[in-house]
Amino acid sequence: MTLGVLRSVPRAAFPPPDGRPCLVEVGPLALESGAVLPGVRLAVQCWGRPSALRDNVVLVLHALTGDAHVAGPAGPGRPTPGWWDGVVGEGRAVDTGRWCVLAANVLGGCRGSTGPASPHPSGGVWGGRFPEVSIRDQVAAEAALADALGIGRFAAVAGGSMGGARALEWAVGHPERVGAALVLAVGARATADQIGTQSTQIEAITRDPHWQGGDYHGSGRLPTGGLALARRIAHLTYRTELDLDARFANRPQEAGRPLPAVESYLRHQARKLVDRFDPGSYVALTRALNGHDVGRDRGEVDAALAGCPVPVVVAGIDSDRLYPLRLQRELAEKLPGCTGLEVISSRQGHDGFLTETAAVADLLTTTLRRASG
Ligand SMILES: CC(=O)SCCNC(=O)CCNC(=O)[C@H](O)C(C)(C)COP(=O)(O)OP(=O)(O)OC[C@H]1O[C@@H](n2cnc3c(N)ncnc32)[C@H](O)[C@@H]1OP(=O)(O)O
Ligand SMILES: N[C@@H](CCO)C(=O)O
Repeated sequence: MTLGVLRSVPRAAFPPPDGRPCLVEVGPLALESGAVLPGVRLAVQCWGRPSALRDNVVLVLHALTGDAHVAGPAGPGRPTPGWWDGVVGEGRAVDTGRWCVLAANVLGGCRGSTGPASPHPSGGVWGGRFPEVSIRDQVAAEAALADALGIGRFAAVAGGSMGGARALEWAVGHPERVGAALVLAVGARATADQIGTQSTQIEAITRDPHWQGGDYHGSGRLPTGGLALARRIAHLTYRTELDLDARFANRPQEAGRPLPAVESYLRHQARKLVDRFDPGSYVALTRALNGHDVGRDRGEVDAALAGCPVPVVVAGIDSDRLYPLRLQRELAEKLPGCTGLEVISSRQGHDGFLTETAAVADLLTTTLRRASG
């Protein structure tokens, strides 16, 4: 994958307000595992202008294979839509005339931030040497980003799926730095079902003969077959049985040919990911998701949630089979700052946090209302 040139931002400056990507150095990071990751950089995008006190900044957190490109570009020549385009921008739920939206590619990612495909300090790339990073480490990197940009407290943090896991970690681990949080389509910890399917995805990649212990970069042999298989397995968990059957049933992709339409669809989704994503990042981020547990070292989940004073909007999707509503119900019941579970009604399952634009807009409006007092 080729990244566009990213401009570095000097410390305490702020990324440009029009979504242009830039890199921010956040320094060395001590990880939960005890390892130290030197020279961490995060690829950042921003929309809208920070106030003088930098107290109007909304941190938007992407999911597993997302990136910092939350909103579409302002001008011509930059046509790539953002993954929350419909909810972030002038006059939208997160109105960039009032709020300053900040997003960073996650630690361990492959869209500009430090991850397995990034240069290693002693040459080559990290590859298989990249240390294990946790959801909490990712939030620690984002907290270091806030420090570097002079943001004492975010007006709000918001995200779905893996972004929701980070929003929850932000609220529980850094409550003094969060005005309000939207925690969408996630739970307090990884479930056995999630770990089961996600570890199968990891193995699809690590058993690819081209994996080479994670040191395939530059070898000309990439574990793309494994990544494609992982995405196909994952994508099935992102949609619903009803949605897939209504769209594809048992029809062939072309009359008279054996390829089922649903298989063609999954191949297409897999191909798109292979074209834009590093297999090592996919493994690192999926491992982080498998280890998600907001209660770790905090006296278990109940105690961790009970101690969180932040106003939190908790929401789930009624057809989500990967992060079923019972997980958000638990969060809503145990977080003192939550006023009740919000339910998005959708046929699309987990991907509803990306596709149900009107419902997500309402949730963000509620979150920002709570952030304002
Ligand atoms: C926060 C983040 O994660 S951001 C990262 C973006 N998200 C992802 O990549 C997640 C994976 N992608 C998805 O889950 C979905 O595509 C979403 C959520 C982005 C959009 O969902 P929907 O609008 O329902 O799109 P859908 O799942 O139907 O996919 C449409 C694509 O499938 C293709 N398609 C549909 N049917 C078939 C078929 N029978 N054979 C081949 N391709 C097919 C369409 O042509 C379209 O292709 P395109 O995306 O290249 O234009
Ligand atoms: N479609 C989302 C689902 C994972 O939360 C992604 O790929 O990031």
